[in-house]
Amino acid sequence: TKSNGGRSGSIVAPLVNEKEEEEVEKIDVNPPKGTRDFAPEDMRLRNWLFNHFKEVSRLFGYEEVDYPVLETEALFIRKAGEEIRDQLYCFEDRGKRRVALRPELTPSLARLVIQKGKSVSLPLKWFAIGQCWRYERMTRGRRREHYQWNMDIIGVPHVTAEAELISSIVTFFKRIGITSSDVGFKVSSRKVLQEMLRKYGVPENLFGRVCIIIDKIEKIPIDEIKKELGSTGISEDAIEQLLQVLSVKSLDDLEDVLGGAGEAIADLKQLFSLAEKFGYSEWIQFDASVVRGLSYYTGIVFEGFDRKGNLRAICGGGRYDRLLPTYGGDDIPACGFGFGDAVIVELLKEKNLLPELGQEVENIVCALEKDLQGAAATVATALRSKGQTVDLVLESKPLKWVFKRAARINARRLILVGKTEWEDGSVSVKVLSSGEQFQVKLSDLE
Ligand SMILES: CC(=O)Nc1cnc2ccccc2c1
Repeated sequence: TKSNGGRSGSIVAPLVNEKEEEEVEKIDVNPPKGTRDFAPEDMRLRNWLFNHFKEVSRLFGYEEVDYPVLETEALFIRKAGEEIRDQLYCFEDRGKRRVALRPELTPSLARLVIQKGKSVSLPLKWFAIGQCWRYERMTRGRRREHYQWNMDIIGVPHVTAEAELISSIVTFFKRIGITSSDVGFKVSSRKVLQEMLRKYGVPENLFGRVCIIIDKIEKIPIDEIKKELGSTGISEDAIEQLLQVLSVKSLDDLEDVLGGAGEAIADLKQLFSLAEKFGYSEWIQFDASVVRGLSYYTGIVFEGFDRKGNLRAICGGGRYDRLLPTYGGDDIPACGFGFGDAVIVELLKEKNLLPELGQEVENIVCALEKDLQGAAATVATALRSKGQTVDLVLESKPLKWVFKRAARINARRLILVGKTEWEDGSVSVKVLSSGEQFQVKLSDLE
């Protein structure tokens, strides 16, 4: 049996016997393409980031939820031409069911809210941090998984909900040292497009598709955009007007184009006024070209961007009032955002704001002789029962080795268990920063 040296396919464990033993080829120790391991140092940074996500969510009174990373494929099948659909990590399982690794969390949220039905009282304020997946040709060498922080408000139709969501992201940025000179939020409303499409008699069912095409406005040539819009049946003139309205620079200019009666203007004005009250006005700006790439948004949409313009969107979100009904659920309004774990780390690197996170163990406990190993275990257990973190040296090692390890794990104290001291129930303590050394009764050690 040849275990294949390649990355794909299963590593077949060869039959082990004398002769073949030495023929075992080394397995590929890298994780699958587009995925990452989190070794301790990486895991410390991830936990630091996620703890801020969780702290902010708690501060805003949100409850944590989670869903399976595996969902039925149908949950994500939307016919609006989204990139997330083209890259769905889907397959047929052994029960011949079409399933998919979730590319986002919002459809799962909608599913759970519908499942809970009348047993939950609105509004719901939920948050989740979950791994999301995409399968794209590795030609682009991009990652196939990332972790997303989501916060969602279900059951509130007013823009006060969107205003609070943006406030929670601003709170997060402030906690990690990002200011409004580093990042901002581009804010718009899809009702602008909706009102324009209605003005030109474009059928409502094209709304999602038109938004997805327009979301590509900075990614593909404008002629391509016009061609794709044309293929939906929208007239040349309507397309010109649409693109025109997406380039207005202010709410006042927008009002001139749309008139003051529409909901888009009213929502945006109210949002900017609420921003004042939440104290984050300098973080947000109206930008009519923001549509976001998910077809289910129906109202306010926003995205966090780095003002230097080097990075992709940091986060994004908006109102999705029609999502639950598309799954057969009640007509419940909702809004939320997704915040990925990749771009933010690039931004922190750029701003030199990455925290230095070393391992932190208070004590390293070591027996000075083999037959004191048990005593060392007793000392470690006594300290741990008092909430002290302890690295117990588990085999007899030269003191030089112990000091080296103490330094590597940033231990504050070295606790040595020696024969004479132990006979009267004492241990010797060495404070590694000062070098101070003293004997102490185990019962007095804290
Ligand atoms: C910068 C980055 O890692 N983006 C990323 C990585 N993996 C994903 C997986 C699913 C959906 C979106 C994804 C986005």
